[in-house]
Amino acid sequence: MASRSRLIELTDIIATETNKIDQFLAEHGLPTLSFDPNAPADFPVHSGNADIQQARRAVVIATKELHDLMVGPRETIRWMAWSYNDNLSLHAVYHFNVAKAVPVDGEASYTEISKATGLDEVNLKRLVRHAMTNRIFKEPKDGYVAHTAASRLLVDDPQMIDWVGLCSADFFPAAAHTVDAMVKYPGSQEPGEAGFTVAWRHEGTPMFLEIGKNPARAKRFGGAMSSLTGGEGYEVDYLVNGYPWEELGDATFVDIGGSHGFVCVALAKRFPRMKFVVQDLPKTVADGPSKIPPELSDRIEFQAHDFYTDQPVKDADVYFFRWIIHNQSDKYGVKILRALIPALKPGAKIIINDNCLPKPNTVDIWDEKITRTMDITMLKLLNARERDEDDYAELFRQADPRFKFLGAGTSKGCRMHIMEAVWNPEGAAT
Ligand SMILES: C[S@@+](CC[C@H](N)C(=O)[O-])C[C@H]1O[C@@H](n2cnc3c(N)ncnc32)[C@H](O)[C@@H]1O
Repeated sequence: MASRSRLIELTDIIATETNKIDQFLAEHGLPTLSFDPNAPADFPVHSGNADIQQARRAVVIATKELHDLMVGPRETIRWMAWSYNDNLSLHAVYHFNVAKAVPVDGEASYTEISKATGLDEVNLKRLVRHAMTNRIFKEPKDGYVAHTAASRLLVDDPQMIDWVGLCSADFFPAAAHTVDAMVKYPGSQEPGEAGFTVAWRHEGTPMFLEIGKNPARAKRFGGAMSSLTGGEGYEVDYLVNGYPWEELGDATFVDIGGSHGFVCVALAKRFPRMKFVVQDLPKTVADGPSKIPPELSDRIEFQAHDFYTDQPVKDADVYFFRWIIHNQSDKYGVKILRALIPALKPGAKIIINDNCLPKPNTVDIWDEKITRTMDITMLKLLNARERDEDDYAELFRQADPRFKFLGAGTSKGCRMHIMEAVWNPEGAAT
């Protein structure tokens, strides 16, 4: 008997797993999946439901493979090379605030939207009709625009609006200039020489400093980061539940670059014996205490500290970095780790909560694409990088052989990893 072709294997996976999901939604009275503006904007089954999430993942991956096979390599690469045009239409929708000119439960004509947005009708129509090919808006009758679930987010979700704005306006030019930057500054580890700085013509000044000069741009950056880090798989619960914090007892935990202390708040609620110091730049820590619930304020303290300089909190049990090390090239990652050394007692833990790149072909293409996209984003913005487990081991080794790297781990459903090292001065000497 002839073996089944890959195409049939894929359609079988899609049929079986889609059925499972459809049945689950029906049995639990959950809405079916739809692009309707009133449909849920997120997959309606909790990320902790491993069975259904696995089925969803299988369908996403199999449909993508089937799609790519059906389109074929030549047509795939032809149109992939033009995919930045998705960004162009999205940028226009964002910039001219088109979503807010369309009623959520009705429709608006191109003439009405043009008047409301100031974008001329001809270009409005071309750009919005392009966005529609990505299911952003629909045209229920000729000349009239209505919302889809995706375009509705550009009305209802301020952080998603910031995310779209940041990516399409600020980051898109950075991507377009990253090869120029690499040609001009080969192998650079300096954030002031990244694609972002070449695109926006402020070479020598890193992205964060430049964005910080403009309050509206900085606010948009903050909102966009909240959108990303509030997304599926980035919830702080994974950190709270993903490490045996209770075993640390009366530990002192230093959250370096901890922003307004939301990680410490989540941990403090669960682990009443722990004490916390949140360190960040002076402007950020000034606002910190106002964000802490009063019942936790005696256990969470704020301190202005530049993480490239010697760590002032001596003999803490945990020095913690979340979303910090991936913003650094190796040169600056090593500098940050070395700055801890004067404060470290034997056995002190250094915990990094960040992405950890998979080894090729060890995770599915959905996850792989997200982390690899993060990695090249770090390149284009800061000449920084995401790292795999070996890269983290090497970073600690380069910083000082007395750091003993213990490895990287994660929990099901989580997109981040916990990397751990201990300070082991005697171990290195023997
Ligand atoms: C990407 S955010 C991460 C914030 C937080 N750890 C989290 O998980 O969301 C980077 C943080 O590092 C802070 N930061 C940047 N440069 C710093 C420096 N030299 N010293 C201390 N904090 C710094 C920023 O103000 C910001 O709060």
